Amino acid sequence: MSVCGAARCWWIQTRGAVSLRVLQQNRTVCTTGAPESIREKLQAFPGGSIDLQKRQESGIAVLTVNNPARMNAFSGCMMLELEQRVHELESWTEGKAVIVKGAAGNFCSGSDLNAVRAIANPQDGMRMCEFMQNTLTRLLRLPLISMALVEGRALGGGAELTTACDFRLMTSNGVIQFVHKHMGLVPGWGGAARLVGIVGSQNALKLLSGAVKVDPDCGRQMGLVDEVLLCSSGEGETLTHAEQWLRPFIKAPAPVIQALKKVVVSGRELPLEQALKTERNVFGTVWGGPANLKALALKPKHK
Ligand SMILES: CC[C@H](C(=O)O)C(=O)SCCNC(=O)CCNC(=O)[C@H](O)C(C)(C)COP(=O)(O)OP(=O)(O)OC[C@H]1O[C@@H](n2cnc3c(N)ncnc32)[C@H](O)[C@@H]1OP(=O)(O)O
Repeated sequence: MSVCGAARCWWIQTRGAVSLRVLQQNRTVCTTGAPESIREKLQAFPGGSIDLQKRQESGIAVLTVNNPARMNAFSGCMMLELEQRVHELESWTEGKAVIVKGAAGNFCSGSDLNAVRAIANPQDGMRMCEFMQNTLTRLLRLPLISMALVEGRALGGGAELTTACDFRLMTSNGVIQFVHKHMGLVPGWGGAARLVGIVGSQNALKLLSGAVKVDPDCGRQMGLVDEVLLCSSGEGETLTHAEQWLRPFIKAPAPVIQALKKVVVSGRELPLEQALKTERNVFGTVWGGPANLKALALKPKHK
């Protein structure tokens, strides 16, 4: 069965400008957008988990794609769990950032091929595709600074998952590969649209049509990888380095960090007039707020 790459999530087909409020509404609709049948079908493919650890003291969450026996491939249940975890993070008011990683030193090898083979008809493939497209769109729209920590391989849908984060950090053994061509497919989880925005259309076409194995050097050169972590030791140290990389960007109260992400999302996704309106609305939520008043009281000097 061919997992469709042609499916288009209903919200892409929304014509015309959308405000952040409408984006939020889309999110609400997205949580109920998937017909129950696809949820039931995905439920039939167990295995693995999507683990979420929310660290209240730092405001950093760690979301782990955990299916090491299958190189962290997404089972159907893991697709459903990912949506649940994203939904949880959408309302984490103390949150500042989320690190997306794989278990056991590997990132993610895409959909579980056993599940993909079993979702026989194109209609269910389209629905699975749309379900994951909506979920990854919501992941990227989270009011949190997001990072894909790529250790080992990120293949197919796993490569698409890396594009649904604001930043990508890679270890020296990391590889991002859009293997879709080899499977007679195109990305369907939104990876192509996001990749064009990250590396430009020409580099995106090279990576997709060449199924290029993007190593750290290639990724840095193309702008797909934001930092290479040279730590060769275990999972724990790599995560610590990733958290250290985030620190300068989250050094502010959570409401301020969340507001900054919201205005960047609207600037990236909305037509100018809508983006300016959203920026004004978000500005209004922090102007005169606790962080603003505290800063004014301190007579700040930005040396
Ligand atoms: C293309 C888009 C589509 C979508 O959008 O949904 C997809 O993502 S389809 C999946 C695309 N991914 C792949 O094609 C990757 C397939 N796997 C591999 O190429 C290799 O397994 C690799 C390179 C990830 C690792 O190779 P290595 O030799 O180091 O290990 P094994 O191949 O022996 O893998 C260990 C174990 O994991 C199972 N495995 C790996 N990937 C998947 C997967 N995507 N689905 C299901 N199972 C997977 C592999 O079968 C081995 O299990 P075993 O029981 O030992 O055979």
